[in-house]
Amino acid sequence: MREGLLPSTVTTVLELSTSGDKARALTELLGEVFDPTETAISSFEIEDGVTTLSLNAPWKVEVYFAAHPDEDAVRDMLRPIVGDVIDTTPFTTVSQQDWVSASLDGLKPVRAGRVLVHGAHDRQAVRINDVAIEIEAALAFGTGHHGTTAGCLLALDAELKQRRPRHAIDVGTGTGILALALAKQIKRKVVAGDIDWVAVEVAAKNARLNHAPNALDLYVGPGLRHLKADRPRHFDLVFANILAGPLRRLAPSIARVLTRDGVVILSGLLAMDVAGIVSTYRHQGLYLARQSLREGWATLVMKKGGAAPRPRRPR
Ligand SMILES: C[S@@+](CC[C@H](N)C(=O)[O-])C[C@H]1O[C@@H](n2cnc3c(N)ncnc32)[C@H](O)[C@@H]1O
Repeated sequence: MREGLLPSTVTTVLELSTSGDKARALTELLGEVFDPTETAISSFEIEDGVTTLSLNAPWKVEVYFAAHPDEDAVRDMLRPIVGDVIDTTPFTTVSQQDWVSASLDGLKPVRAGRVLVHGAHDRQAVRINDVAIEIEAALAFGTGHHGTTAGCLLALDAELKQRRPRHAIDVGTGTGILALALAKQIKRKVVAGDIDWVAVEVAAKNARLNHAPNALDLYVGPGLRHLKADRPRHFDLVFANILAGPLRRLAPSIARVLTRDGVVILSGLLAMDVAGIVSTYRHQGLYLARQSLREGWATLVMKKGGAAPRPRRPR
């Protein structure tokens, strides 16, 4: 499985092969410093092969730079985690075009509950009752193939069997895939934002492609910088498929915007991050309702409103 935070203006790449625990530590660090507006790091990607959950399996971490970075500064930042190997790891360059074609090649339709995500070349795969989402991934993340996106779509499917949210927000929307899947099913506008303006443009394009040009209320900015007079202030459903670091930082603001019985679908975290994230959100008054694991990536469904309801005892 390979997909990541696909680069928007890639020129330079640093590729590291490392162990699972170091990859996790790198994810944390890169998540902390990742901000295309403030650092040269435009995106990063973690490839865990056929994901074994073994911490010793070789994992690949690729870091992309919007402009050629200060190599020494980057090495100094990563050396405490990966060690001296960083000094012999070369910075290489790739062309943006290569990445676009590589990312679109051979993508098969993905089914997740009622949703079928497909590319333009697979329109014939759509069945009559499918909630079909056509995605042009281009330079944003979210084709449905990654374990995090698929996990969120399946969690949404289960959630929609229980109730229909009225107001929803998708933080880190990428291609807009989750927001579109939801908007199509509840037939209401979904607020959706991304720190990366390229992703927001891709999401807008995908909304038009899906004959739903007004389905997404898009914003560019980190986290929940969505506030606008005509937008809802509270949401009964929040998606946040980002990474463990930002998810932790966003916990207070996500809890604040959730309605009394609101639900948040969190992903972008590795299995070993689950306990920490659950505890962070529990401190904000949310309980863990469900969780799933796909290809090493966890998806959590957390709800506001006190403790999880106890299972009924048989009489
Ligand atoms: C893993 S992708 C998820 C895309 C899509 N929602 C999906 O489920 O496939 C994470 C997205 O979050 C964006 N992002 C990263 N940090 C963010 C932050 N602090 N606030 C908003 N968006 C962020 C990235 O640019 C990227 O598009």
